[in-house]
Amino acid sequence: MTDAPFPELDPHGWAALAAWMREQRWFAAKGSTPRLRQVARLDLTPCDDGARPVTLLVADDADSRRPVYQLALVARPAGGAEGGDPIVLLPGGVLNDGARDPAYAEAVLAELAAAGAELGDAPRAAAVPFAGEQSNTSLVIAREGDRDLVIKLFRVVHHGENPEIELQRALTRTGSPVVPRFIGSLAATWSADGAAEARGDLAVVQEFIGGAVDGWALASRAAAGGHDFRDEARQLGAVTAAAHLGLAQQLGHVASSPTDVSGLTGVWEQRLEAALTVAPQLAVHAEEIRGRYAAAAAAPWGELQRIHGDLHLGQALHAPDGRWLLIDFEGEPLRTLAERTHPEPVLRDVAGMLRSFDYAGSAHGAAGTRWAEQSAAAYLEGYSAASGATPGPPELLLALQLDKAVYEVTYEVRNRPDWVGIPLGAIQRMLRSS
Ligand SMILES: Nc1ncnc2c1ncn2[C@@H]1O[C@H](COP(=O)(O)OP(=O)(O)O)[C@@H](O)[C@H]1O
Ligand SMILES: O=P(O)(O)O[C@H]1O[C@H](CO)[C@@H](O[C@H]2O[C@H](CO)[C@@H](O)[C@H](O)[C@H]2O)[C@H](O)[C@H]1O
Repeated sequence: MTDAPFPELDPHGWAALAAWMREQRWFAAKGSTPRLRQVARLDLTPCDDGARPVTLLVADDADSRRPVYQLALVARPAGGAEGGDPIVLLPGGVLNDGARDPAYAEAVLAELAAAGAELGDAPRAAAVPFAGEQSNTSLVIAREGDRDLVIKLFRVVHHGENPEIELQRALTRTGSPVVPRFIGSLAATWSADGAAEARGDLAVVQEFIGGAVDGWALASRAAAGGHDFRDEARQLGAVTAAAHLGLAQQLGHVASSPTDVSGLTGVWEQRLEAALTVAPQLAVHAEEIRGRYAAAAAAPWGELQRIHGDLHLGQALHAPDGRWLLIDFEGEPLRTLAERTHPEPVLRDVAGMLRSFDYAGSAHGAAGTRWAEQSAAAYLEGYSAASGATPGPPELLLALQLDKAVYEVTYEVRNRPDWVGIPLGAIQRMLRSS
């Protein structure tokens, strides 16, 4: 098989691929078997040892949402030991999972280098899958004498530029170390439904912050032990403000117009309607929530700009040297791409982080509530000190916290029903105290 092109799969091969996919953490239609249709194939640079890395883009016709998945694969001649258990046995060879066969990561880096990405020439170790919890697939590559790298493969691909790439690249350009350094990205075109051609991002390569702890783990430990988190929260506020400043400089800002305000408050209303259908217990608060939204709509919003869009403690990395870095600028997974790329008040990110302190304190009774309030106050202090201003009108901050909690109600009902009491309890408290 050494010189043969990547083989077309027969029906048995496709069935084996479908059976493997349904067991993967990133497969969206849990419990069902995908009906796969190939919509694109990218042959990456073959390796000297005969390995042929290939990316298949496949639509799942069994899923009414018609997702297009990225499959990272490596075809190898039989007999090699690399790549773990094969997914498919081919005539004279095997088809490996590219997340476990280091040839795949090397091929992605070769594509980026050919497109001009600055990778340097430091010797690289074989890629290993990221060990933590995630919804995509990341491959970590240690380097000698240079920063380590991580390749994140987006498993469900979408038409249009991924906001995560656009914003991380913009912030890297500012030179301010508020995000891991962006190095390059890989895109492809496909045609999932006959005529319309789609183009979207497949992977991003960035600096890997070895030994970092995510903010959720750090804050949860502090809340559980009753440890003061105000210094960390203040610094995180300052980093959030620096990220907002960088995004405004790079991607612009506009004065909010009445049309922007009615458009964005309209999105809050829709989210409330959607949450009411999955969480009827929210109905007793609906009128009061709408009242707070109306008060916010009447307040002066100031400028709008691109923001993180789903900022919470789990999106902040605490590096071993004590720095905070923000990650995962993809926006809320339950929002459309158009909503995620629309300019917004920076207060929406601030509100997201305040909600996150509430989550972290929520398991620890009155002491946890106090811990969350003190951390939130310190975060706001850090933000204001770094941005040189108090961030926006209180009516808007309250409405954005309510909107985030309403979103969380829907998110929790769908993903973690046991946790739905956290945002519901917060909504009650916010309404009571305002
Ligand atoms: N550049 C990085 N350096 C170190 N760790 C990272 C980096 N990017 C992400 N991580 C870690 O990987 C986890 C998953 O990353 P994330 O981008 O949220 O993936 P996904 O979108 O697939 O869930 C994060 O929670 C964080 O702990
Ligand atoms: O990290 P994602 O982009 O997948 O964000 C989604 O999942 C988050 C949960 O991991 C969810 O965040 C909510 O739970 C967090 C604790 O696990 C808490 O810190 C956040 O404040 C809370 O919103 C996020 O909303 C969702 O979009």
